[in-house]
Amino acid sequence: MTMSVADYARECAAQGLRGDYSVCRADFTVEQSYNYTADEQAVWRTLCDRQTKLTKKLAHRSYLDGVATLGLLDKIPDFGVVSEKLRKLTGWEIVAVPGLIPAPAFFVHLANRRFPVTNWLRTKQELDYIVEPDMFHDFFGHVPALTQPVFADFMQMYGEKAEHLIALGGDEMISRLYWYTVEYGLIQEAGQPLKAFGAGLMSSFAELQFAIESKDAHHVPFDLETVMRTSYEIDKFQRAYFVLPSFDVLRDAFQNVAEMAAIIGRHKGKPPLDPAKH
Ligand SMILES: C[C@H](O)[C@H](O)[C@H]1CNc2nc(N)[nH]c(=O)c2N1
Ligand SMILES: N[C@@H](Cc1ccccc1)C(=O)O
Ligand SMILES: [Fe+2]
Repeated sequence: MTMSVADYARECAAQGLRGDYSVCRADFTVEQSYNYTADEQAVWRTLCDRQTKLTKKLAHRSYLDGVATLGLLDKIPDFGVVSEKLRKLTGWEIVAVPGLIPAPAFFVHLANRRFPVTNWLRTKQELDYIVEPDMFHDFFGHVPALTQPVFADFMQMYGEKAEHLIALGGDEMISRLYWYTVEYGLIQEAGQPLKAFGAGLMSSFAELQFAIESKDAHHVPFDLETVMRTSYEIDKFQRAYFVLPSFDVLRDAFQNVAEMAAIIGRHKGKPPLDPAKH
């Protein structure tokens, strides 16, 4: 691991991130500490109700199948209970973290079938969009698809390959690929309408509608090398959304790590491409 918890805590505080990193273990996990207020439970219910109406219409099947398997979302999840269910379905579990954690530590969790979920929730002033991942994003956005065996295996493989590619200097490029697919990817299968795939869209009332329905959303066909070279910002709507022709195209990219390693070799350290200019 490249960074100590103490150094990372200082960096996050300087950036105004909300998590309390003082209580982190070396792998950046904490206790969930299930003691949410009635107000927080009400925010959770509102978020789920509003967002479920949208995802039914705009989310890709892989996500909706996951929601059906995971079951009711009527109160803030107890991570222990959910982990027990996930372990039976796909061998995954969820672990609590204080918020964003460094990419290398994040990918080590994925490689071990542990998904990091933030232990605090956005406020009712942030129902539509929040600039850093909170529990609603991490849980509502990511966890449903982890009940689906194909996606569950893909996420573990992502973690494993990422460790290797980071060692080659690909930290930024492998994070961009994650960003523009797992977080903000769209899918349009042959003859089908455009659907949202990424978890950052599933958890945002405002950006999910923007990405799929707005004329101002910029849709770009998925291309591995272009994606790995394109910069992103976490605190605004994306300037470009990459459209996968199928989930298999993303999975297949990982079957050929030599190709990814070559892309890293060609572009590491170079200035990134601007998403607005694709
Ligand atoms: C892969 C990429 O760096 C990505 O932003 C990672 C980093 N750290 C994270 N940390 C948390 N808690 N949740 C996330 O989704 C991520 N994503
Ligand atoms: N913008 C997302 C949260 C998020 C922030 C940063 C990274 C990923 C997701 C939301 O509103 O739900
Ligand atoms: Fe995420």
